[in-house]
Amino acid sequence: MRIDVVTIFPEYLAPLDLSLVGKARTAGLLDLRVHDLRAWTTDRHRTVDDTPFGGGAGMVMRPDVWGTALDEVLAGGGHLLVPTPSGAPLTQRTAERLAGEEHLVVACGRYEGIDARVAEHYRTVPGVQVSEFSLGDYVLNGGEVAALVLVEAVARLLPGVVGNPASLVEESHGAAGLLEYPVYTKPPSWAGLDVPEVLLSGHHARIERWRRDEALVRTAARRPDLVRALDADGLDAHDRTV
Ligand SMILES: COC(=O)COc1cccc(COC(=O)c2cn[nH]c2)c1
Repeated sequence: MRIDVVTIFPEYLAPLDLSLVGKARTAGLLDLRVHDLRAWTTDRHRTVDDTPFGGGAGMVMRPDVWGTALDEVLAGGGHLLVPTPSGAPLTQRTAERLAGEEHLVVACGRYEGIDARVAEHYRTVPGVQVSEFSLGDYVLNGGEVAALVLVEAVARLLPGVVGNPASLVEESHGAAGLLEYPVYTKPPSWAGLDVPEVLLSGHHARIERWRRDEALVRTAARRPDLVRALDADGLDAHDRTV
């Protein structure tokens, strides 16, 4: 998989040289390229923004500079991803879908945003898909943090990136659509708190049931919206008694 990130703050993406994503790049599992948008400016001041039509505070990022950059980066087609407070929520399902694609391009907005014609234009370009996505209902100063989140959420799903693929199965927002159960390790007693007995029993069926029940209780308490989203056969008869 190839991921391009276009930003006026390329150094913001430096953490992607570390840890899992860094290893994936070294192992050739992920071809990640970070570009400085100003490389495509033509004026002496390397200008990427201008005042908004219709007035209002702040500046808007110019369509011509973004167009020159994205024409080059998207030359072979790809999925243009634009982080924005007004985008569709980024979910684990979305990350799983994106992990199966060949080429992602993340366009990091700053100021008041990117001229709306950029996304509009690339929706008409054959071989290019455009998705505006949100991390949540809050506003950041730019798309770089969202780019870091997206790259990590997708890269960790690529085959060979995470040491033990089994650890990807039982996760919050996993296939079952529930939050993850609580986890414990040694010592068995700490700060006057004991690990739940069932986990020391070695009785795997009971442990599995306890974990499922805990996941259901947590999800119902913290994310009732997820419980409602579970389809009818997402909950068995026992589940409904928890
Ligand atoms: C068409 O899209 C754009 O113009 C994007 O422009 C901007 C402008 C400012 C900040 C951001 C970053 O995204 C968020 O703040 C964000 C994403 N998720 N939750 C908050 C993006």
